[in-house]
Amino acid sequence: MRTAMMKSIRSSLQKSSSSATILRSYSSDSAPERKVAILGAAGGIGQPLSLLMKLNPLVSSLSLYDIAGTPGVAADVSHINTRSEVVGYMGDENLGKALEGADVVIIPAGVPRKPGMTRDDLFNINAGIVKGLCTAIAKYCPHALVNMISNPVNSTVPIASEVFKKAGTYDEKRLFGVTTLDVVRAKTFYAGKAKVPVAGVNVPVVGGHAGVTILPLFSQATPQANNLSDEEIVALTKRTQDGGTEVVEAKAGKGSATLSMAYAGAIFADACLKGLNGVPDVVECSFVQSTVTQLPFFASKVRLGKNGVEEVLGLGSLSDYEKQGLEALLPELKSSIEKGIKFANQS
Ligand SMILES: NC(=O)C1=CN([C@@H]2O[C@H](COP(=O)(O)OP(=O)(O)OC[C@H]3O[C@@H](n4cnc5c(N)ncnc54)[C@H](O)[C@@H]3O)[C@@H](O)[C@H]2O)C=CC1
Ligand SMILES: O=C([O-])CC(=O)C(=O)O
Repeated sequence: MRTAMMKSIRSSLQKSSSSATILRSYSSDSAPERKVAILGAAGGIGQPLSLLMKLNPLVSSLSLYDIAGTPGVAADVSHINTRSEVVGYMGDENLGKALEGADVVIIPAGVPRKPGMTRDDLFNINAGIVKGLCTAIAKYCPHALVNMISNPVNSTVPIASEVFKKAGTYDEKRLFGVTTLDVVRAKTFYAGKAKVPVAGVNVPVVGGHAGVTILPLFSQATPQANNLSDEEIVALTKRTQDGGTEVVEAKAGKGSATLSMAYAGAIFADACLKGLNGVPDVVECSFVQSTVTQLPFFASKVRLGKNGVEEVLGLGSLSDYEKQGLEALLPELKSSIEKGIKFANQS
């Protein structure tokens, strides 16, 4: 009987949705209804991220959008017996439907690096992609929390802010550059060196998301390890800053981090959902509009709440080495932010 009912619902939904692929699963979970849209869902990050968000019980509706390939990804993921309804949307003409009603929009759309490239080398292609997607977000789900993964994050977040300002929808509390992978790496590398169980480790990472702009604060790591020398802290810092390049080189032309990024993206989106649902004391690092430094955007710990950013937390006390790192990163971060703002306003 359930099969017959599912068939009839599926057939009527498919008829009413033209090119959208619609597949549903049902549950009686009582968490609030939350729609999450993933833009770039058929990509290297998008696919495992779609899987992980399908496993998240806080999601009731999962909207998978890409320029190609989403019907297959949506059909595949939708067979998993968890709460959310999965809908795949393909092509520009379906972007509005993919976004309508979204509470959280995650953006891993765009090209990844190849060996020898910097994240900034992706600007020329990804800036336009992000601009187009954010224009649609402003139109179809202006109140959604936006989780920007597409690189260069140090520029794509400022681009998004300018697009939203022009559309009259900008709310600085709702725009996030996803830097969680830097935190994930810092935790892993620190636990390995300090020989402490990784599950209990925390390391704030501040600044931005490219090279020296990534500044892990190992002086604030918990549990505090007294067995690490200054040289080891320098090496850990460098490895965290170069973590993305380590993966790009190991993949040898086949892209950049996808699986660890999907994990990190899922952690950050889950934190956003928990904040929206009123869970107290949800804190993650993110690249947001900020007054922590003189720059308009900066990554630091952020308390998440019902409206997105509830509080941007300060840097706390830094070691001399971290203070130097902070001074050193500001010029590059400033120019990446300005590049994004300029692009959004001239094109
Ligand atoms: N913030 C972070 O920590 C990280 C960011 N990244 C960035 O994430 C981005 C995606 O990386 P991958 O998934 O490995 O790349 P990928 O090439 O495997 O996937 C990108 C997907 O975006 C889609 N796409 C392109 N234009 C689009 C548009 N206008 N609308 C919707 N979808 C569109 C493509 O069809 C493709 O499926 C890259 O810019 C990469 O640098 C990657 C790792 C970590
Ligand atoms: O390195 C890249 O190009 C992708 C990325 O942002 C990361 O892995 O941190």
